Amino acid sequence: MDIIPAAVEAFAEKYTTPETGLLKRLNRETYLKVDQPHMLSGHLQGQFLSLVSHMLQPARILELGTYTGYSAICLAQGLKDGGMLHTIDVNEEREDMCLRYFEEAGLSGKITMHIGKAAEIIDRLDETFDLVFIDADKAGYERYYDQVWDKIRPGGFILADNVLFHGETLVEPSKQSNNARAMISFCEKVAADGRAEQLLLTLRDGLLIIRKIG
Ligand SMILES: C[S@@+](CC[C@H](N)C(=O)[O-])C[C@H]1O[C@@H](n2cnc3c(N)ncnc32)[C@H](O)[C@@H]1O
Repeated sequence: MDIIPAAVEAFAEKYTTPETGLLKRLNRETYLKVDQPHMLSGHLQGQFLSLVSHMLQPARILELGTYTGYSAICLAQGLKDGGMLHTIDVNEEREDMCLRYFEEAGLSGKITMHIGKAAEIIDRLDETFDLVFIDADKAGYERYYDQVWDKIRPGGFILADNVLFHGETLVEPSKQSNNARAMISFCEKVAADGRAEQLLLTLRDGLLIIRKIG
């Protein structure tokens, strides 16, 4: 299901700061060489992540789900001096590609890439995060939310991607995939959590923006 009408998407693309040459190349190389390229955040969401990061000027960011590094680069652009983004992915095959682009973007010193299961690596990180971007396996979102909560500073943010799951969350329950059900269950959990305030932003595949208030 197309969630955002193509004409709206085109209009938004036209009036959003263009992708940098580096992000364009990373986007293109992903589409040419890597499986499931639709997973990449892309121009509009990438610019959104970059602007959020510039607004917050975080010292520490955690990303779950690096893929080819597109969103990591966008998020790292707003880090304050001395800041660090930790990004985790279970798939080691794309590590070289990510590291090559981090280097080219001049962000090698600001991004630490961890290979392994997010659930295992999160517990090893002794950090307090200003911003967490959850974009790994959909079945894991609820667990990741619980795992990262105490590592987020009061007033810090979580962004959770794909909460509309290609529009599958909107169809009748018998036709929903397991991933769509996982996204609904995740949204219900956050909505019932009195420690958070949130906005479901209908950008791309749906981004849940969560602020830790408790
Ligand atoms: C949607 S893609 C991430 C896209 C990327 N954040 C971007 O915007 O360009 C999801 C990624 O999560 C990774 N992943 C899946 N299960 C995981 C797990 N249990 N732990 C860590 N990463 C996982 C996949 O290998 C994949 O690269």
